[in-house]
Amino acid sequence: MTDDPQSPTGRPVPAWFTDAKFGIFVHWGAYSVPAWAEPTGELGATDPEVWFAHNPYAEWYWNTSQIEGSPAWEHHRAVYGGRPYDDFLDLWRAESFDPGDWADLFARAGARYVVPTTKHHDGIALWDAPGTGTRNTVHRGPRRDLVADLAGAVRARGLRFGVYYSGGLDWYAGRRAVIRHEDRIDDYGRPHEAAYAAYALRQVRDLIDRYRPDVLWNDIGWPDLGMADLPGMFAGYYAAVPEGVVNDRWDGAHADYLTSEYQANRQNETAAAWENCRGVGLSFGYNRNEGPEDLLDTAGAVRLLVDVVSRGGNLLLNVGPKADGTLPEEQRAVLEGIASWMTHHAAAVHATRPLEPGDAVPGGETADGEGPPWVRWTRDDRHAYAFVAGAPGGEAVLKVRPGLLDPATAARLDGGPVSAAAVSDGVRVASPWLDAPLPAAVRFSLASPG
Ligand SMILES: CC(C)[C@@H]1NC[C@@H](O)[C@H](O)[C@@H]1O
Repeated sequence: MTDDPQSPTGRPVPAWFTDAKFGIFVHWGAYSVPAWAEPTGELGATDPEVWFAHNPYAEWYWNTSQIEGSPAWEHHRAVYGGRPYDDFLDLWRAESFDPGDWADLFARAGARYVVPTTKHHDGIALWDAPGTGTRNTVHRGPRRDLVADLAGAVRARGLRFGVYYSGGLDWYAGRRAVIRHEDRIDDYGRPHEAAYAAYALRQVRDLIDRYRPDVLWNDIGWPDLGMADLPGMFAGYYAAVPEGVVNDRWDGAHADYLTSEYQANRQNETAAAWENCRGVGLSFGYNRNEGPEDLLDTAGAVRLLVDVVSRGGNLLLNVGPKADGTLPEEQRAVLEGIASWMTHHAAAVHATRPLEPGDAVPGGETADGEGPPWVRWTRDDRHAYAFVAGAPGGEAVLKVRPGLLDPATAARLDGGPVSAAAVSDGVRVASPWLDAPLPAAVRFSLASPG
C-alpha cells in the first residue's frame, strides 16, 4: 500500500485501516427482541420532521415506542402491553449465537475489521461494564460477555476488532427524555452531567483495557463535562493500541478518520481517511418489517463497496442479528454474495487507492460520467482495475488518460474471458461478465508503476 494519508488531526492513519476497505458493523441488543420499526427511508434522505416518530432504526425502539400515537407506540401497547423496555433484556437469549460462524462469514466476505455495539443508546452493555450492576448481558438475558466472544472469534480469523460505544446518548444512565425532533437532541437527549461523563469515561477505558480494540467508534458525541478527559483517554488508547484508529464522533475532540451514515455527512467523503456506514437494510438493528425492497441486494452492496473504495473510503456495512443470535437470512445472503464475488475481485479492492484525478472517467449513476455502463476504477502500484457493470452486449469503451496503461500487457479478468483493444479515447473491453448487474474488475498493467 502507498503512503498513509494524514488524518484530520495529522496523526498518520495506520495502513491496516486504509488498506482494509471493508468492515462489518453489528448492531445487536435488547432492541433485537421487538425488532420493530417502520422502514421509512435512509438517513439524510428522509424528512427530519417525521424521522423520530417513524424512525426506521429498530435500535431506537425505546424512544420511538414512547412517542405517543406513533406506529411503534401503538405496536408496543398492542403486542407487549406497554411493558417496560428492560424486559427485553431478559427476553434476549442469544441461544443460537455462534461467533465463529459470524466471523467465518465476515472473513469470507472480505471484511478486514468488525465493529459490534458494546453499549447503544439504551445503555445496556454487552460486557460486564463498570457502573451497570447487573444491567448487562453477562448477568441477564444472554448471560455472556458478547464483546469478548466476538472479539475472540474475529481475531482468531485474522480480522481486526473494534468497538462501538454510544457516548452521547444513554437512556438509562443519562437522560431518559424522549427525543421527538433533531433540534431537541441537545436539549432533551444528550446527558451532560459530570456523573455521566465519569461513567462513560470509565466504561470506554474498561473497553480499552479488556479488549484492546483496533477501532474506537463513538457515537452522538461526548458529554460536555467530559471533554477535558478525552486527550488523556486517547493518549492511553494509543499507548495500549499503537495501531488503533478513532472515528470522528467525539464533538470535534479528535478524529483519525471521518464518517458518513447512509446519505448523511457525505461531505466527509473527501477526507484523507473516511468511512461510510449503513445497514444492509434501512435499519442497523434487525427490523422484522423490512422486505426485499428495503434491502441492498448483492449487486447493490458490491457497487456501494466499489464506489466507496474508488473514492478512497472504507465501507462499514452493518448486519442486525436476531435476538437468538442468528443473522437474518436475507442479510446473510448478501454477505455470501459478496464472499463469492470477492473470490475473483478481492485484489482489486483491498490495499488499493483511487486513480489520480483525470486518469480515467468513472461512469453510471452517482459519478460524473454518463451511464450505462457503470464504471469505477481503483489502482495499486502495478495495476489499474476497471470495475464494469451493465455494459450493453458486454462491451464498453473505458475513457483513460493516454499513456496510463501499458499497451503491451494484456488485460485480465480473474476467472473470466476478456478482450481489450486501445481506441482513440481509451480502451475498448469486452466480456460477457461486463453485462451483469454485478461489477467485474478488468485488470490492466500501468505503463508507469508506482
Ligand atoms: C451509524 C450508526 C452507528 C448509527 N449512528 C446513530 C445512531 O443513532 C444509530 O442508531 C446507529 O447506531
